[in-house]
Amino acid sequence: MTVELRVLEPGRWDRWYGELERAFGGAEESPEERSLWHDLTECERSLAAWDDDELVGTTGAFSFRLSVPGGSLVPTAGVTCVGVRSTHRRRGVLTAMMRRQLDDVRRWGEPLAVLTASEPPIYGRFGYGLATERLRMEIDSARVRLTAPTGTDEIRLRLVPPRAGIAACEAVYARRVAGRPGMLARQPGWERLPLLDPPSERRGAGEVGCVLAERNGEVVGFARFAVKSDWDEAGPKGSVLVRDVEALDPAGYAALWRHLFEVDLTSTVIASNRPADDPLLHLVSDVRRCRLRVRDGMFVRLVDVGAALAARTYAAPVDVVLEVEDAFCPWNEGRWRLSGDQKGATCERTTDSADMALSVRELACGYLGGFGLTALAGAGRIRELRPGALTEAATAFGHPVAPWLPHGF
Ligand SMILES: CC(=O)SCCNC(=O)CCNC(=O)[C@H](O)C(C)(C)COP(=O)(O)OP(=O)(O)OC[C@H]1O[C@@H](n2cnc3c(N)ncnc32)[C@H](O)[C@@H]1OP(=O)(O)O
Repeated sequence: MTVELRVLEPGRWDRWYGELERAFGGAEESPEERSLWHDLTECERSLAAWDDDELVGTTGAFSFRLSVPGGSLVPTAGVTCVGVRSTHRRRGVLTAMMRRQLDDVRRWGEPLAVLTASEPPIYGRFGYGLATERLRMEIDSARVRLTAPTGTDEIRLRLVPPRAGIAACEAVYARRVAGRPGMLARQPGWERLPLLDPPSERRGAGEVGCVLAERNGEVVGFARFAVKSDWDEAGPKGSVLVRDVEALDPAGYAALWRHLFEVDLTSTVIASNRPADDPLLHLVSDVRRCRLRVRDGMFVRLVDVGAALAARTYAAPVDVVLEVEDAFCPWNEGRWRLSGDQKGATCERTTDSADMALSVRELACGYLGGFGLTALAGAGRIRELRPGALTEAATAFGHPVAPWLPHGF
């Protein structure tokens, strides 16, 4: 079998996307979803794998800007649409696509690549490491009470059609991005993503609604959610399915959640993707009845170790030499001196002796500040070569806000 990789020709998008749908089990997406992904696909950054005249593999890379500790927005490839035809699996097609894609990303000058995985074991071999978590909550809203910070009662809530509220929501969202590593600055066209609500995907819930939180006429937060009705002999037991909640201050945040908890005829609030440090956990009266579950979120790949590590800031002064192993992208291999603090950092090649040895995957896990280097060392994945270097680096890599990706792509 000889498979050739070619850049996606725009006229072949339907076939390419159809192949991807087939790799994911064959269910065709709604016209609304298809049209969105069609318009967002950057064909010149997408690859098709051809076996003669059969299209057998797909992948793409969105041009994102990723928020990193310190608030910089770093050019990042958003790896997506990965699929290989069932007749061609386990013969290296994905490996060939990943090889070509990471070479391309490097050539484009983007220090990072990110993805969410259909299955976590797939991407470690290509140097991706798990960098964010997502928290799922299934809250017994009939019993759990919320405290209200000062000012909550001054917030006015206004229910609007999501389309009518989108500009205000996006303005709030844009102000949240730099403060939380892992969030993506919205690229043009992506404001359509939160409006996606095809009836075929609602699974019994109503259409998505939007509530704006306002103080003195200024929008300070928003929530989008749907309601799923359910009844039994004891009466109503519906659920509120939370899509997004973002706010610029604690009072706006609490007011939005209070609204979600008090939707008539419901007794459960389900939020399937919240940050690990969601302030909501400190507003509720009974955290156990929030039934928390943690899942893997976003995987990160340092395509250019020097540029990536220099792009973020560090919570404490750090000056360490890292011996980096990177079999898939050997240009990263070797010793790097990382020097930085809360203001900025440099990361340069060095011949000095190493303080710590680790692979590019461990750097990826710690990059956004979500996973501690000490835990990785405890798992034997980082070796400390100079006493004290691990604590110094682990403290510096930490970040006070948990990294989080609010949506898929
Ligand atoms: C970012 C995203 O889009 S995530 C979406 C990923 N796509 C899907 O899940 C759709 C369904 N699955 C598929 O299309 C394919 O099975 C893929 C893309 C996951 C793998 O494609 P393949 O061409 O079979 O992968 P390839 O042959 O290059 O395998 C490389 C290695 O990964 C391993 N691997 C591949 N898929 C998996 C998996 N699902 N779980 C664990 N290991 C895997 C292979 O065993 C192989 O290991 P080896 O190097 O030790 O031999």
